[in-house]
Amino acid sequence: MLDVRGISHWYGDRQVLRDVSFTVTGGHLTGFVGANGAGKTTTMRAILGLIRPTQGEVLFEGRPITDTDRTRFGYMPEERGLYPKMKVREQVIYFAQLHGLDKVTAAKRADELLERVGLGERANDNVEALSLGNQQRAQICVSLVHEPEFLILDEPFSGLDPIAVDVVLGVLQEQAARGVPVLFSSHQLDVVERLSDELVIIGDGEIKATGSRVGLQEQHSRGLFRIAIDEDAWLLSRGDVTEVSREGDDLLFRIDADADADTDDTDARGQEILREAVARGPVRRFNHELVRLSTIFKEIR
Ligand SMILES: Nc1ncnc2c1ncn2[C@@H]1O[C@H](COP(=O)(O)OP(=O)(O)OP(=O)(O)O)[C@@H](O)[C@H]1O
Repeated sequence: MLDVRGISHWYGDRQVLRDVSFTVTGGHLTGFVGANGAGKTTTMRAILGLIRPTQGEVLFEGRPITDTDRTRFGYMPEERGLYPKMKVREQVIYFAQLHGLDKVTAAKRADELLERVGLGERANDNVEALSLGNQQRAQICVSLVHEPEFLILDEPFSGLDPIAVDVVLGVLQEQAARGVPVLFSSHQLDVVERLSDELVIIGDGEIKATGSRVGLQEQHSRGLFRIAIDEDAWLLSRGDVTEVSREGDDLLFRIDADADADTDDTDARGQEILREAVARGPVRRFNHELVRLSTIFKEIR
């Protein structure tokens, strides 16, 4: 487990991280989400020891992280770091050896990984001959070749086509399943919504929310319903209903929670609305709606 505790950081007199704390555990993928300039890369660099935060610390397996721990990390930087004129396979082997693997083991792992990400046939091409998406697959191999105990990836899915996203996702899920904590950053909220089990949301250098993605979505979905009916003026004229959005024939609406009530009765009021809708005409769709991550992100950032 990796534990980021109370990290604050200043560049000159500008504070870019404020008391950032979160944990990354094995078994699932943790998405690290924030707008441009929110502080994702700076936080990742602090975890990796590439900058020394002004305050706070990072613990790995419960004790302050050391440079030796970090040699067992896998890192995929945002500015990709491959040598354009080197062959893909040689490059993966080279990085494996930098991490202390002998040549035979390095070659075996490189071949397995390149095959796994679909680059087996390109193994002897120079990196510069690969498309950007394929270079990214090669970079994933580099970050995994020494079987890291913690994986940290800056925007691993950006620029990938849907097939490549699935390949990279599969590889990361395998790592998570063998107990490796995996932290990846992204601004593609649709991707994060599909791929991450846990979320860390950062805005303006501060942690805005952490926890399970579904838990966070459920927490923000209270009173949110979708309905498709012919005429909905009656519904929107109710004092406790607000229109959220329209998608084609569907109306998304929120039943405002009663601040004075002890228990949440929005589900019961949803049923009441459904009964009235049925009495008024055909109901083509009605369901409780799970809020999109993009909506939560706008609400809390
Ligand atoms: N070396 C630096 N010197 C001064 N300011 C910096 C430096 N690196 C980053 N910053 C500033 O720190 C803030 C956080 O930047 P950071 O790169 O961590 O954000 P980010 O969330 O990774 O953004 P992006 O999604 O655009 O990569 C930004 O305002 C950025 O301009």
